[in-house]
Amino acid sequence: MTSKTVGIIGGTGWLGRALAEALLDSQFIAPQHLLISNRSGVTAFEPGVRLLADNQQLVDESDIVVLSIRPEQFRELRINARGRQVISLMAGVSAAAIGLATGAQAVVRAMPNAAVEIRQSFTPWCSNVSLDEQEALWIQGLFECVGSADAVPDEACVDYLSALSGTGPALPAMLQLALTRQAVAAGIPPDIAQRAAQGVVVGGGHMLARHDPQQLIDSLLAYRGVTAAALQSMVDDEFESLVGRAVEAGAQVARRGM
Ligand SMILES: NC(=O)C1=CN([C@@H]2O[C@H](COP(=O)(O)OP(=O)(O)OC[C@H]3O[C@@H](n4cnc5c(N)ncnc54)[C@H](OP(=O)(O)O)[C@@H]3O)[C@@H](O)[C@H]2O)C=CC1
Ligand SMILES: O=C(O)[C@@H]1CCC=N1
Repeated sequence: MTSKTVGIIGGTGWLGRALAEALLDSQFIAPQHLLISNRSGVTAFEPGVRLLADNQQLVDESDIVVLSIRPEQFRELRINARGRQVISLMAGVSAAAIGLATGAQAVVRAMPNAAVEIRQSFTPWCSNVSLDEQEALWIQGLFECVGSADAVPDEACVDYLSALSGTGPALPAMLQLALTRQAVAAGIPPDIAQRAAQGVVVGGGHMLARHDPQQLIDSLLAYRGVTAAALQSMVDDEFESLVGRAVEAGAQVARRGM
């Protein structure tokens, strides 16, 4: 269990709350070492976790400050975090911009996704200053409370991955909806179309947790039948380029900010 005090600005939001709850449940941190702030005063954490209305007080009482607010909310945030380590979960806000606005020299940028909710996020992260082994293990351990994590070489990786893994369930959700709508358009009853498409995305996801995707595809292509025809159509329509362009469009926003 860490002896550091962690303050999460925005710790009652989607990401912030899930992270806070996971840190407590996995006993990464004790309640008395966790501080949360928001503007509304609404909270529902276990006894011992303090909710503060004053972000500067949170910073002053924390060793590590996690920024889990939206980029547009960050523009209004006024804190002096000089001497503190800041961990930002914000998409599209560079470590340099965070340093400039907060005075913090050591900034980690991390990009979890909405699967923090079920503790199955993948979280790439990088630091703008070199960390010793203990510090790096600490950051890695923090994010492993909500899934898996990897240190990545630089912020460019974080920006690209914001649009890949950061989008979490968005891309599979889009696939599920497309499969559902196309099935309905082909005359399949809507509730059955919905169940069929969900089975593909959710059941397929579970299988992919255990199998290599190329091996799965090769096994199904070997039938030279239905799946082969469907996949060939995707190849002919440049599915991979479509995916590449989609991720690139997101990554561009992550690079330039919003
Ligand atoms: N959700 C996602 O899937 C992902 C989100 N991100 C990034 O994570 C960040 C947070 O996103 P998310 O959790 O979804 O957002 P939410 O809107 O769910 O949470 C934002 C939280 O910040 C609080 N807040 C806003 N302004 C302030 C302030 N000035 N001081 C203190 N607290 C404040 C809000 O509470 P109140 O209104 O009470 O102040 C709320 O609890 C974003 O920057 C986003 O880019 C990254 C990857 C995935
Ligand atoms: O879409 C966004 O801007 C945030 C960051 C990545 C996922 N959600």
